[in-house]
Amino acid sequence: MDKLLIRGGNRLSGEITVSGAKNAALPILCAGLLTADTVQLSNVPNLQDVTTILRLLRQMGLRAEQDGDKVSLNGSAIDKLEAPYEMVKTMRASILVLGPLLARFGEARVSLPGGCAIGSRPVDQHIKGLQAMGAEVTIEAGYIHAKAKKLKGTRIVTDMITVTGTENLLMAATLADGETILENAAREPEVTDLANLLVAMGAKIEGIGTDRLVIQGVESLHGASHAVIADRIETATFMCAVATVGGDVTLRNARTDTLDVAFDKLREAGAILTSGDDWIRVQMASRPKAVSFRTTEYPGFPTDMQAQFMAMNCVAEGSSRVIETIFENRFMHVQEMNRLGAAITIEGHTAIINGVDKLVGAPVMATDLRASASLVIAALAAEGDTLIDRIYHLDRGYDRMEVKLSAVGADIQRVK
Ligand SMILES: CC(=O)N[C@H]1[C@@H](OP(=O)(O)OP(=O)(O)OC[C@H]2O[C@@H](n3ccc(=O)[nH]c3=O)[C@H](O)[C@@H]2O)O[C@H](CO)[C@@H](O)[C@@H]1O
Ligand SMILES: C=C(OP(=O)(O)O)C(=O)O
Repeated sequence: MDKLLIRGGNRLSGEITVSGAKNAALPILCAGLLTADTVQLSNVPNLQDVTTILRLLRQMGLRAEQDGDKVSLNGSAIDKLEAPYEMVKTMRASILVLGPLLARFGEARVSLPGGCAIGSRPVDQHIKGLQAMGAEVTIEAGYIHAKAKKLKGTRIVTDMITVTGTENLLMAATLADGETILENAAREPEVTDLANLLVAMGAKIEGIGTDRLVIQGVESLHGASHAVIADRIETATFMCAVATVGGDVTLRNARTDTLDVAFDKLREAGAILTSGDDWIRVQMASRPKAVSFRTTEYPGFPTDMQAQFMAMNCVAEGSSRVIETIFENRFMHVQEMNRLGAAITIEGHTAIINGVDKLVGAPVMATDLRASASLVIAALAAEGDTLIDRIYHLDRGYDRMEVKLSAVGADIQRVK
């Protein structure tokens, strides 16, 4: 199993190119199931979850050709309407095949994703929405089996804001009979990116970027070309790393308009940020100041950035409070950060972080994707060596993170 060995203390300087967003690429690749034509994608990130979803889609009969960041999909020969447990268990986003398969082929059998390290993460809203559109859904032997000759448009109000729930129902609605209204829809930029691709494929969607999506179903969708939006979480991870250890780094291929809250918090921490259309320069000359925040849906502070900002708070001047409101168990990194010398206590959904003068390297264990990224940041700031185990979590969602960090001066290497 690969590990990362990091010797902390180096400032970061130079340029990093941001990859396409994992959380946009995954639903967008699944959208290839909605048409018999060819969908040409670019800026697809090179990471494990993309490999997994392509394997899943290929075993359904979708033809997928990958050349660097370009992926060409053709769904004219899909013959297996099933997502098996072996694949779903390694990547929850596999649930995103449910809506497209059901809408285009009238049937889908998808393993029920289990809970994961960060929470129980049910998919009841996906199922409830599809049932409201007329699908007959049974759950048996750990599988969701959904059938509907033709889905029917309706008004759906989800109990909470769900990102992949919105994406699944949005994709299903594009081929339904009549009008679907999705109220309480997620407004995350990755949902917008998916919606923009669907429109390019011939879908009729109004309210893109708002919490009310109105979809007029069409008979069929056609091929299109689309560049996946830049990864705002990866961008913020690198911004946070610079703010934590100091330096001067320019991020290329970034999307500044999706990062308001990260900009605000990093400026509050003392970073100097300048930006253009597709670049962000982060300069940090001093020790960061502690920043408090509460995770919430877009455009609020993303849960997927919580752990990385907590790493910065560990070595910041002052104390901070971090409240996690999206997932019930997303503080798994806290114990590991404390092993590096951080001073964090947890009270329910709140972490209280007292900034310390220094962290000291130690062996630590990655428990989930963003926890891994936060341990990388903490290790970059720590004195001495940190060995991070179980980095398969990191590889799931970051495109060659250690290569990008080495290029700006970090002492980081992958060890077998
Ligand atoms: C592949 C992808 O895009 N993953 C992102 C997506 O996950 P994902 O789409 O799984 O997260 P959701 O937005 O659905 O989850 C939000 C909350 O709603 C709950 N819920 C959700 C659906 C449902 O049917 N029932 C239910 O109770 C969840 O347990 C959670 O507490 O959004 C999360 C929240 O921004 C991010 O952390 C993930 O990185
Ligand atoms: C939680 C995440 O992803 P997933 O929903 O794929 O588990 C994430 O990207 O931080």
